Amino acid sequence: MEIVTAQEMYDWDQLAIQSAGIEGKVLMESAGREAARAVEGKVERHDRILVLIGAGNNGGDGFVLARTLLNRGYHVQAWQVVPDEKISGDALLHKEIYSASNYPLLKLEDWEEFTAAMQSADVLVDAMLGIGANGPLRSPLKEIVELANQQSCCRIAVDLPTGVPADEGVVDFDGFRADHTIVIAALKMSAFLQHTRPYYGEVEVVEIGLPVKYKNKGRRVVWQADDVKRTLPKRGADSHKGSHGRGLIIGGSYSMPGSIAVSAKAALRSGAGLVTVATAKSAIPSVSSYVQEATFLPMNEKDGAITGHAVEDFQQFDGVAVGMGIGRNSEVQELMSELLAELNVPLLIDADGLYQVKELLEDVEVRSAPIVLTPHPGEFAHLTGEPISKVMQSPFAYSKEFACSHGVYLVLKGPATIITSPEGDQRVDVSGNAGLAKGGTGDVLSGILLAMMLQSESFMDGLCNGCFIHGSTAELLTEASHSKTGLLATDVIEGLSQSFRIFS
Ligand SMILES: NC(=O)C1=CN([C@@H]2O[C@H](COP(=O)(O)OP(=O)(O)OC[C@H]3O[C@@H](n4cnc5c(N)ncnc54)[C@H](OP(=O)(O)O)[C@@H]3O)[C@@H](O)[C@H]2O)[C@@H](O)CC1
Ligand SMILES: Nc1ncnc2c1ncn2[C@@H]1O[C@H](COP(=O)(O)OP(=O)(O)O)[C@@H](O)[C@H]1O
Ligand SMILES: [K+]
Repeated sequence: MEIVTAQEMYDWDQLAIQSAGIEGKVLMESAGREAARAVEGKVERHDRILVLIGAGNNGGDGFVLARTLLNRGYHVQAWQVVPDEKISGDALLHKEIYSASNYPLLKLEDWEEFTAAMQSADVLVDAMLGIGANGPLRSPLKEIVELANQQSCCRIAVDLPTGVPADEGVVDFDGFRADHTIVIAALKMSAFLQHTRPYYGEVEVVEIGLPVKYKNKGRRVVWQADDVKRTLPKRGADSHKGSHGRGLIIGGSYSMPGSIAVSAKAALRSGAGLVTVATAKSAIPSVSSYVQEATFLPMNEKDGAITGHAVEDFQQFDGVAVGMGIGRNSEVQELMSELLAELNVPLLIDADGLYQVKELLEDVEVRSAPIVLTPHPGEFAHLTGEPISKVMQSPFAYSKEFACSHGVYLVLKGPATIITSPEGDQRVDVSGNAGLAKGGTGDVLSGILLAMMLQSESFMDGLCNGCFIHGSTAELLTEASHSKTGLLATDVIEGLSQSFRIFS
C-alpha cells in the first residue's frame, strides 16, 4: 500500500483526470460515497451525525458523504462552515446536487447555534480541510477545531484530520483530533510520523477508482501481512543446516551478556542454520546457559569487555551482526574498523556498534558487501549529528538522505519502523505495540534480521519481513496471553515459532 505526499496525491489525481479521462467530479462522488460507507461502519443507526464542510474538495467530499448518509436514512446535519463564495468547481457542483436533493444545508452564521448543534451531536464528521492545508489554521476553522476537540462524541475525519499537514517537516499546527480517519485513495506520509500520527486515530483507506497504472509506484509503501506471506522463505524438505546460513553475532561483555544471548536465540528461532557468538571469554558461561544451540568464539577481554581482534576467524560466516552489548571502548572502535575494511560478508550493526560507526562512515561508504544499520531515533540522531526532534519531524527524508549517501540499508526503529534501501526505496512496518517499548527488544530484532539476511533472496524483503515478524509476535502474545506491561524480550523470542507458523 503506497504512502504519498500531498503533491504525489495531486499528481496521481491529475494523471487520472487527464490521461484516463476520469473527471474530478466523478472521483469526488466516489470519494464521498466510499467515505459514507466507512462512516456507516462506525456509527449506530440512531446517532446524530454532524458533517462539517469546508471550502475545497475535502468539503466537496463532505457534500457527497452527507447526501449519501441522508439517502440511507441516517440523522445528518450538514454544516457549511465557510462563506458561499469560497465554494467553487467540483465542490460547488456537489453542493448544488446536495441542495437539489432537497436536503437542508446549515450555515455557520450564529456561533451559539453552531455550538449547541456540536454539543448535541453523537458523531462529528470533519470534511473541512484535507491535503490542501496551507499554514496554521485560520478563522473560523481554528475555532471550530478547538470546539470539536472539546466534545466527548466520536470524531471522524475525511482524508486528513483538518489542520494536520499531509507531509513531514511541519510541526506548527492545530489539528482535529480524530478517533477515526477515512483516508482517500492513499495513505499520506503524516499517518506515520510521531508528531502527527496521534491526530488520526484508527485509519481506514478507501479506494475511489484512481487507476493503479498512474500511481507513483513502489518507492514508499507499507509492508503488510500479504507481502510477508508472499516473500518469507520456505524451508525446503531436503534442506540442511548449511542451506539456512551460518550467522555470527559479535558483542556482549561480562556485565552485559544478555543482549547477545537474546540476539543469538532470536536468530536461531528465526531459522538461521548455525549461529556462533563471538564474545568476551568470561561472558560465555552465562550466554551458553541460555542458548545451548549456539557455538562460541572466545575473544580476548579487558575488564570483562572484548578487546581481541579475530577478523580472520570471521570470514567463514555468511552474515554478521555486531554491536549489541559490546561497549564503547577504543578497542571496539578498532574492531569495527577492521570489520568494515576486511570482512566481505553482509554486516548488521546495532546498539553500541552504531555509536562506533559514526566515526567510520567513510569506511562504510567504500565497503562493497551490504551493511544494515538498525538505529532507534536516539541512535539515528547521533549518526546524523542532528537533534532527535529534528530527525523525527522528517524521518523519511533523513532516512533516505542517510541511506543513499552512505550506501546502507537503514532500519529506523519505532512504532512505525522505516526501512530504507541504499537506492532510496522505503517501506514502513507498523506491526507491534507498546509491549515492545522495553530493554532487549531491539536485540531480539537484530537476531531476527540476521537470520532473515542469511535466508532471503532480497535483502530489502528480508529486513521488512524481520521487522514485521518481530512486531506481529508482540501483537499475537498481547492478544492471547501476555500484557503489554509484562511482555519481555524473551517472551517475543518464545512467540516467534507461532508467527512463523502463521506467516510462512
Ligand atoms: N485524489 C484526490 O486527490 C482526490 C481528492 N479529493 C479530496 O480533495 C481534497 C483536496 O482538495 P483541495 O486541494 O481543494 O484542498 P482542501 O484540503 O479541500 O483545502 C483547500 C481549502 O482549504 C482552505 N485552506 C487551506 N489552508 C487553510 C488553513 N490553514 N486554514 C483555513 N483554511 C485553509 C483553502 O482556502 P484558501 O487558502 O484558498 O483561502 C481552500 O479553500 C483531498 O484531501 C480529498 O479529500 C477527492 O474529492 C477526490 C479525489
Ligand atoms: N510503541 C511501540 N510500538 C511498536 N513497536 C515498538 C514500540 N516501542 C518499541 N518498539 C520496537 O521495539 C524495538 C526497540 O528497539 P530498541 O530501542 O533498540 O531497544 P533496545 O535498545 O532495548 O534493544 C524496535 O524494534 C521498535 O520498533
Ligand atoms: K478533513
